[in-house]
Amino acid sequence: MFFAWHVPVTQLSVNINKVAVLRNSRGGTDPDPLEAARCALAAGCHGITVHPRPDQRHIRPADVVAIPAILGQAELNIEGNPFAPARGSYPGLLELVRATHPAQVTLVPDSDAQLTSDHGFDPSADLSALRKRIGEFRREGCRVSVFVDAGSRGLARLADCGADRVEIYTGPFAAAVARGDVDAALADCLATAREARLLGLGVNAGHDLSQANLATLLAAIPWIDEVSIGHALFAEALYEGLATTISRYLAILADVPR
Ligand SMILES: CC(=O)[C@@H](O)[C@H](O)COP(=O)(O)O
Ligand SMILES: NCC(=O)COP(=O)(O)O
Repeated sequence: MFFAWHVPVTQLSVNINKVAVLRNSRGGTDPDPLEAARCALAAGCHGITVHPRPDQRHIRPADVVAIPAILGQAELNIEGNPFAPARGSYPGLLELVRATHPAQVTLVPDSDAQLTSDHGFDPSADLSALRKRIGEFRREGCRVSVFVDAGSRGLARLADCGADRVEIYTGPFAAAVARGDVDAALADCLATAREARLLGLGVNAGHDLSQANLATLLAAIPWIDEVSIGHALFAEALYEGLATTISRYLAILADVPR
């Protein structure tokens, strides 16, 4: 049974990694990811997402620790691999969480070799190590979301490990929309979202979401709690400005029939 009053408007968390990538490409201080976050928050987004990695080619620990001071009522979501060791000035995900107290941590099994995140945790695998990490983040007061592939089943095992939400990896869905044959990819997202809802897990979604595909996803899965969007959002903002781009995303979220 699905009650409308259980469904707040899907939250938009703006991933500012791409701003850091542009800054890092010249080694200076511009563009400033913190300024982009300020602008996104002023435009009404509900949260800021960052995905620091040990190789620090994206957002860096020094950027992340500055974010809580500008959040106001908005949430910080830190994504990362809970098993990636500290390296150089990267202190590891748990240390970053202890320094910043984000509302949410999203656990992603990516490695340095990946260009970007391209798969989720497998709920059918041995989850004993993940269970321990989830417990550590929950003890820090964070909501814990686990990144999973669309089509993943057996989510009860993640719930049993203490996960609060899953984040559905929407890269294949976005590619399917671009190809014009979305049915199978959307069915995969829907199957995972339905199972999560039945288990009482929250549902987040992210990767390659854009103004071109977000409404399609939300029309099929209106109970999505949060979408985190970065790459396409900043690409679109090059042409239409960041505040205008965010207002367009908020309009898409507000239009979802509930
Ligand atoms: C976890 C996830 O879905 C990724 O989309 C990620 O956060 C994007 O990060 P990059 O922009 O650094 O590739
Ligand atoms: N969790 C997904 C995210 O934060 C942003 O992904 P993308 O929009 O940069 O692909």
